[in-house]
Amino acid sequence: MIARLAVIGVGLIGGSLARALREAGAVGEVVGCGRSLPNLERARELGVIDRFSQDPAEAVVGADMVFLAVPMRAMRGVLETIAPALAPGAVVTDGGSVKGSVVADAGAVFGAPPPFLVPGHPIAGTERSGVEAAFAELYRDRRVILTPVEQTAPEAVDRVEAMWRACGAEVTRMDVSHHDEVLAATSHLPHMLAFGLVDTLARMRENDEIFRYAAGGFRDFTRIASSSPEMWRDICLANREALSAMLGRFSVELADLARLIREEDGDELLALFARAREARDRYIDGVR
Ligand SMILES: NC(=O)C1=CN([C@@H]2O[C@H](COP(=O)(O)OP(=O)(O)OC[C@H]3O[C@@H](n4cnc5c(N)ncnc54)[C@H](O)[C@@H]3O)[C@@H](O)[C@H]2O)C=CC1
Ligand SMILES: O=C(O)C(=O)Cc1ccc(O)cc1
Repeated sequence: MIARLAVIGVGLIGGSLARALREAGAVGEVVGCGRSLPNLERARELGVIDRFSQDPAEAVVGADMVFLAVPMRAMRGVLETIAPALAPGAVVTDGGSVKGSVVADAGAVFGAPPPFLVPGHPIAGTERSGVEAAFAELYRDRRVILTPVEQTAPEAVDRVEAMWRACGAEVTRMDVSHHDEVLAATSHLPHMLAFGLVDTLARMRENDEIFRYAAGGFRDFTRIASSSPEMWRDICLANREALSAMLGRFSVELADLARLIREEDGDELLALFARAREARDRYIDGVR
Protein backbone atom coordinates (compact mmCIF):
# COMPACT_ATOMS: atom_id res chain seq x y z
CA MET A 1 0.00 0.00 0.00
CA ILE A 2 2.83 2.39 0.92
CA ALA A 3 5.99 1.76 -1.11
CA ARG A 4 8.35 3.95 0.90
CA LEU A 5 7.47 5.57 4.22
CA ALA A 6 9.68 8.31 5.65
CA VAL A 7 9.29 8.72 9.42
CA ILE A 8 10.67 12.01 10.69
CA GLY A 9 11.08 11.50 14.46
CA VAL A 10 11.41 7.78 15.20
CA GLY A 11 10.12 7.86 18.78
CA LEU A 12 7.05 6.39 20.46
CA ILE A 13 4.59 7.71 17.86
CA GLY A 14 6.67 7.40 14.66
CA GLY A 15 8.20 4.08 15.70
CA SER A 16 4.80 2.60 16.58
CA LEU A 17 3.36 3.61 13.19
CA ALA A 18 6.29 1.95 11.39
CA ARG A 19 5.94 -1.20 13.50
CA ALA A 20 2.16 -1.39 12.96
CA LEU A 21 2.39 -0.92 9.18
CA ARG A 22 5.13 -3.52 8.92
CA GLU A 23 3.10 -6.01 10.93
CA ALA A 24 0.12 -5.36 8.65
CA GLY A 25 2.29 -5.84 5.55
CA ALA A 26 1.18 -2.39 4.44
CA VAL A 27 4.61 -0.84 3.81
CA GLY A 28 7.61 -1.67 1.62
CA GLU A 29 10.56 0.31 2.92
CA VAL A 30 10.80 2.53 6.02
CA VAL A 31 13.34 5.35 6.14
CA GLY A 32 13.88 7.01 9.52
CA CYS A 33 15.14 10.45 10.47
CA GLY A 34 15.86 12.00 13.83
CA ARG A 35 18.32 13.93 15.88
CA SER A 36 19.68 11.19 18.11
CA LEU A 37 22.07 8.83 16.31
CA PRO A 38 21.90 6.12 19.03
CA ASN A 39 18.08 6.16 18.82
CA LEU A 40 18.18 5.76 15.01
CA GLU A 41 20.72 2.95 15.23
CA ARG A 42 18.56 1.23 17.83
CA ALA A 43 15.51 1.67 15.55
CA ARG A 44 17.36 -0.11 12.74
CA GLU A 45 18.56 -2.85 15.09
CA LEU A 46 14.99 -3.42 16.28
CA GLY A 47 13.79 -3.63 12.66
CA VAL A 48 11.52 -0.58 13.05
CA ILE A 49 13.26 1.16 10.11
CA ASP A 50 15.35 -0.17 7.21
CA ARG A 51 17.75 2.75 6.99
CA PHE A 52 18.09 6.32 8.17
CA SER A 53 19.43 9.75 7.41
CA GLN A 54 19.81 12.58 9.90
CA ASP A 55 18.85 15.03 7.18
CA PRO A 56 15.04 15.23 6.77
CA ALA A 57 15.40 16.33 3.12
CA GLU A 58 17.46 13.24 2.31
CA ALA A 59 15.08 10.98 4.26
CA VAL A 60 12.00 11.97 2.23
CA VAL A 61 13.56 11.44 -1.22
CA GLY A 62 11.40 8.96 -3.16
CA ALA A 63 8.93 8.48 -0.28
CA ASP A 64 5.25 8.25 -1.23
CA MET A 65 4.20 8.81 2.42
CA VAL A 66 5.92 11.08 4.94
CA PHE A 67 4.98 10.97 8.64
CA LEU A 68 6.09 13.80 10.92
CA ALA A 69 6.33 12.65 14.54
CA VAL A 70 8.56 15.31 16.07
CA PRO A 71 7.78 17.65 19.01
CA MET A 72 5.39 20.49 18.05
CA ARG A 73 8.13 23.13 18.05
CA ALA A 74 10.16 21.21 15.45
CA MET A 75 7.31 20.89 12.91
CA ARG A 76 7.90 24.15 11.05
CA GLY A 77 11.64 23.59 10.59
CA VAL A 78 11.07 20.04 9.31
CA LEU A 79 8.42 21.24 6.82
CA GLU A 80 10.82 23.91 5.59
CA THR A 81 13.64 21.40 5.12
CA ILE A 82 11.62 18.70 3.35
CA ALA A 83 9.63 21.05 1.06
CA PRO A 84 12.09 21.08 -1.88
CA ALA A 85 12.88 17.36 -1.60
CA LEU A 86 9.34 15.87 -1.66
CA ALA A 87 8.55 13.47 -4.51
CA PRO A 88 5.67 14.44 -6.83
CA GLY A 89 2.52 12.82 -5.49
CA ALA A 90 3.94 12.33 -1.98
CA VAL A 91 1.48 12.69 0.89
CA VAL A 92 2.66 14.31 4.13
CA THR A 93 0.86 13.77 7.42
CA ASP A 94 1.73 14.24 11.09
CA GLY A 95 0.92 12.90 14.53
CA GLY A 96 1.29 16.12 16.52
CA SER A 97 -0.98 16.71 19.53
CA VAL A 98 -2.05 20.20 18.37
CA LYS A 99 -3.42 20.86 14.88
CA GLY A 100 -3.86 24.65 14.54
CA SER A 101 -0.13 25.21 14.89
CA VAL A 102 0.71 22.62 12.20
CA VAL A 103 -1.72 24.28 9.78
CA ALA A 104 -0.18 27.68 10.63
CA ASP A 105 3.34 26.27 10.18
CA ALA A 106 2.39 24.85 6.77
CA GLY A 107 0.84 28.18 5.79
CA ALA A 108 4.06 29.98 6.75
CA VAL A 109 6.28 27.54 4.84
CA PHE A 110 4.19 27.02 1.68
CA GLY A 111 2.23 30.28 1.54
CA ALA A 112 -0.98 28.29 2.22
CA PRO A 113 -1.61 24.78 3.56
CA PRO A 114 -0.61 22.52 0.61
CA PRO A 115 -3.08 19.94 -0.83
CA PHE A 116 -0.77 17.02 0.01
CA LEU A 117 -0.60 17.79 3.77
CA VAL A 118 -3.11 15.95 5.97
CA PRO A 119 -2.92 17.10 9.62
CA GLY A 120 -3.61 14.20 11.97
CA HIS A 121 -3.50 13.10 15.60
CA PRO A 122 -3.57 9.56 17.00
CA ILE A 123 -5.40 9.68 20.35
CA ALA A 124 -3.12 7.00 21.69
CA GLY A 125 0.14 7.13 23.54
CA THR A 126 1.89 6.48 26.80
CA GLU A 127 4.09 8.44 29.18
CA ARG A 128 7.18 6.89 27.58
CA SER A 129 9.36 8.27 24.75
CA GLY A 130 11.88 7.01 22.22
CA VAL A 131 11.91 4.06 19.85
CA GLU A 132 12.34 1.54 22.69
CA ALA A 133 8.84 2.48 23.85
CA ALA A 134 7.27 1.94 20.39
CA PHE A 135 4.95 -1.04 19.83
CA ALA A 136 2.82 -2.24 16.91
CA GLU A 137 -0.43 -2.48 18.90
CA LEU A 138 -0.43 1.14 20.12
CA TYR A 139 -3.08 2.26 17.62
CA ARG A 140 -5.28 -0.84 17.62
CA ASP A 141 -8.90 0.12 18.42
CA ARG A 142 -7.82 3.67 19.19
CA ARG A 143 -9.07 6.81 17.51
CA VAL A 144 -7.13 8.90 15.01
CA ILE A 145 -8.46 12.38 14.24
CA LEU A 146 -7.71 13.91 10.84
CA THR A 147 -8.25 17.67 10.46
CA PRO A 148 -8.12 18.40 6.71
CA VAL A 149 -8.57 22.05 5.73
CA GLU A 150 -10.20 23.61 2.67
CA GLN A 151 -6.99 23.20 0.62
CA THR A 152 -6.41 19.52 1.49
CA ALA A 153 -6.82 17.08 -1.41
CA PRO A 154 -9.53 14.46 -0.67
CA GLU A 155 -7.33 11.71 -2.22
CA ALA A 156 -4.55 12.57 0.25
CA VAL A 157 -7.00 12.30 3.17
CA ASP A 158 -8.20 8.92 1.87
CA ARG A 159 -4.64 7.59 1.70
CA VAL A 160 -3.87 8.69 5.26
CA GLU A 161 -7.15 7.22 6.47
CA ALA A 162 -6.28 3.87 4.83
CA MET A 163 -2.84 3.95 6.45
CA TRP A 164 -4.31 4.35 9.95
CA ARG A 165 -6.99 1.74 9.28
CA ALA A 166 -4.21 -0.71 8.41
CA CYS A 167 -2.89 -0.10 11.97
CA GLY A 168 -6.29 -1.07 13.40
CA ALA A 169 -7.32 2.50 14.26
CA GLU A 170 -10.71 4.13 13.90
CA VAL A 171 -10.39 7.31 11.87
CA THR A 172 -12.59 10.36 12.41
CA ARG A 173 -12.46 13.85 10.92
CA MET A 174 -12.75 17.11 12.78
CA ASP A 175 -12.43 20.83 12.30
CA VAL A 176 -8.96 22.13 13.32
CA SER A 177 -10.01 24.54 16.07
CA HIS A 178 -12.61 22.13 17.45
CA HIS A 179 -9.87 19.49 17.70
CA ASP A 180 -7.63 21.85 19.67
CA GLU A 181 -10.44 22.82 22.07
CA VAL A 182 -11.52 19.21 22.67
CA LEU A 183 -7.97 18.01 23.23
CA ALA A 184 -7.22 20.96 25.53
CA ALA A 185 -10.05 19.65 27.73
CA THR A 186 -9.50 15.89 27.57
CA SER A 187 -5.73 15.56 27.26
CA HIS A 188 -3.79 18.79 27.76
CA LEU A 189 -5.63 19.92 30.94
CA PRO A 190 -5.25 16.51 32.67
CA HIS A 191 -1.52 16.56 31.92
CA MET A 192 -1.28 20.05 33.46
CA LEU A 193 -3.10 18.84 36.58
CA ALA A 194 -0.79 15.84 36.96
CA PHE A 195 2.40 17.86 36.46
CA GLY A 196 1.07 20.62 38.75
CA LEU A 197 0.02 18.26 41.54
CA VAL A 198 3.31 16.37 41.59
CA ASP A 199 5.30 19.61 41.46
CA THR A 200 3.28 21.10 44.35
CA LEU A 201 3.92 18.03 46.51
CA ALA A 202 7.57 17.78 45.47
CA ARG A 203 8.16 21.35 46.58
CA MET A 204 6.66 20.82 50.04
CA ARG A 205 9.40 20.57 52.62
CA GLU A 206 8.33 17.23 53.94
CA ASN A 207 7.92 15.72 50.42
CA ASP A 208 9.94 12.55 51.07
CA GLU A 209 7.46 11.61 53.72
CA ILE A 210 4.46 12.69 51.64
CA PHE A 211 5.39 10.48 48.66
CA ARG A 212 6.02 7.54 51.01
CA TYR A 213 2.38 7.63 52.09
CA ALA A 214 0.86 8.14 48.64
CA ALA A 215 -1.82 5.56 47.81
CA GLY A 216 -2.93 3.97 44.55
CA GLY A 217 -5.06 6.96 43.63
CA PHE A 218 -2.01 9.20 43.57
CA ARG A 219 -0.18 6.74 41.33
CA ASP A 220 -3.14 6.41 38.92
CA PHE A 221 -3.70 10.14 38.76
CA THR A 222 -0.05 11.09 38.22
CA ARG A 223 1.22 8.45 35.73
CA ILE A 224 1.14 11.04 32.96
CA ALA A 225 3.45 13.36 34.95
CA SER A 226 6.22 10.95 33.85
CA SER A 227 5.73 12.16 30.24
CA SER A 228 8.43 14.02 28.29
CA PRO A 229 8.84 17.59 29.66
CA GLU A 230 10.00 18.93 26.26
CA MET A 231 7.06 17.42 24.44
CA TRP A 232 4.61 18.95 26.95
CA ARG A 233 6.25 22.37 26.94
CA ASP A 234 5.74 22.37 23.16
CA ILE A 235 2.11 21.18 23.37
CA CYS A 236 1.21 23.88 25.95
CA LEU A 237 2.75 26.63 23.88
CA ALA A 238 1.27 25.36 20.60
CA ASN A 239 -2.24 25.19 22.12
CA ARG A 240 -1.88 28.14 24.51
CA GLU A 241 -5.24 29.78 23.76
CA ALA A 242 -7.50 26.76 24.19
CA LEU A 243 -5.45 25.44 27.10
CA SER A 244 -5.43 28.78 28.94
CA ALA A 245 -9.22 28.93 28.59
CA MET A 246 -9.59 25.40 30.01
CA LEU A 247 -7.18 26.15 32.88
CA GLY A 248 -9.22 29.26 33.70
CA ARG A 249 -12.41 27.24 33.73
CA PHE A 250 -10.90 24.56 35.92
CA SER A 251 -9.52 27.17 38.37
CA VAL A 252 -13.09 28.36 38.93
CA GLU A 253 -14.20 24.76 39.62
CA LEU A 254 -11.32 24.27 42.06
CA ALA A 255 -12.10 27.54 43.88
CA ASP A 256 -15.74 26.44 44.10
CA LEU A 257 -14.72 23.10 45.55
CA ALA A 258 -12.53 24.85 48.14
CA ARG A 259 -15.45 27.06 49.11
CA LEU A 260 -17.85 24.12 49.54
CA ILE A 261 -15.31 22.41 51.81
CA ARG A 262 -14.66 25.57 53.83
CA GLU A 263 -18.39 26.18 54.22
CA GLU A 264 -18.95 22.52 55.16
CA ASP A 265 -21.56 22.21 52.41
CA GLY A 266 -21.84 18.42 52.44
CA ASP A 267 -24.98 18.36 50.27
CA GLU A 268 -23.34 20.28 47.42
CA LEU A 269 -20.12 18.24 47.68
CA LEU A 270 -22.13 15.03 47.50
CA ALA A 271 -24.05 16.31 44.47
CA LEU A 272 -20.81 17.28 42.68
CA PHE A 273 -19.07 13.96 43.39
CA ALA A 274 -22.17 11.97 42.34
CA ARG A 275 -22.42 13.95 39.09
CA ALA A 276 -18.74 13.33 38.35
CA ARG A 277 -18.90 9.64 39.21
CA GLU A 278 -21.90 9.13 36.98
CA ALA A 279 -20.16 10.91 34.08
CA ARG A 280 -17.00 8.85 34.50
CA ASP A 281 -18.90 5.56 34.74
CA ARG A 282 -20.76 6.45 31.55
CA TYR A 283 -17.45 7.21 29.82
CA ILE A 284 -15.88 3.92 30.98
CA ASP A 285 -18.95 1.94 29.84
CA GLY A 286 -18.74 3.70 26.48
CA VAL A 287 -15.10 2.76 25.85
CA ARG A 288 -15.44 -0.82 27.08
N1 LIG B 1 3.72 10.53 23.46
C1 LIG B 1 2.44 10.43 23.22
O1 LIG B 1 1.73 9.77 23.95
C2 LIG B 1 1.85 11.13 22.03
C3 LIG B 1 2.55 12.09 21.33
N2 LIG B 1 2.00 12.71 20.24
C4 LIG B 1 2.76 13.69 19.46
O2 LIG B 1 3.66 12.96 18.64
C5 LIG B 1 4.87 13.67 18.45
C6 LIG B 1 6.04 12.78 18.83
O3 LIG B 1 5.94 12.37 20.17
P1 LIG B 1 6.68 11.07 20.75
O4 LIG B 1 6.83 10.06 19.69
O5 LIG B 1 6.02 10.73 22.01
O6 LIG B 1 8.11 11.71 21.09
P2 LIG B 1 9.53 10.96 21.17
O7 LIG B 1 10.38 11.83 22.01
O8 LIG B 1 9.37 9.54 21.53
O9 LIG B 1 10.04 11.04 19.65
C7 LIG B 1 10.30 12.26 19.00
C8 LIG B 1 11.48 12.06 18.07
O10 LIG B 1 11.65 13.25 17.29
C9 LIG B 1 13.03 13.48 17.11
N3 LIG B 1 13.24 14.90 16.82
C10 LIG B 1 13.14 15.96 17.66
N4 LIG B 1 13.37 17.10 17.01
C11 LIG B 1 13.62 16.77 15.72
C12 LIG B 1 13.94 17.50 14.55
N5 LIG B 1 14.05 18.83 14.58
N6 LIG B 1 14.15 16.82 13.39
C13 LIG B 1 14.05 15.48 13.34
N7 LIG B 1 13.74 14.73 14.42
C14 LIG B 1 13.53 15.37 15.60
C15 LIG B 1 13.68 13.01 18.39
O11 LIG B 1 15.02 12.65 18.14
C16 LIG B 1 12.80 11.82 18.78
O12 LIG B 1 13.34 10.60 18.34
C17 LIG B 1 4.75 14.96 19.29
O13 LIG B 1 4.38 16.01 18.42
C18 LIG B 1 3.63 14.65 20.25
O14 LIG B 1 2.93 15.82 20.61
C19 LIG B 1 0.74 12.38 19.78
C20 LIG B 1 0.00 11.43 20.43
C21 LIG B 1 0.48 10.76 21.63
O1 LIG C 1 -0.27 8.52 28.34
C1 LIG C 1 -1.45 8.84 28.14
O2 LIG C 1 -2.39 8.34 28.73
C2 LIG C 1 -1.77 9.88 27.15
O3 LIG C 1 -2.73 10.59 27.28
C3 LIG C 1 -0.87 9.94 25.97
C4 LIG C 1 -1.15 11.01 24.98
C5 LIG C 1 -0.32 12.12 24.96
C6 LIG C 1 -0.49 13.10 24.01
C7 LIG C 1 -1.49 12.96 23.06
O4 LIG C 1 -1.64 13.91 22.14
C8 LIG C 1 -2.32 11.86 23.05
C9 LIG C 1 -2.13 10.87 24.01
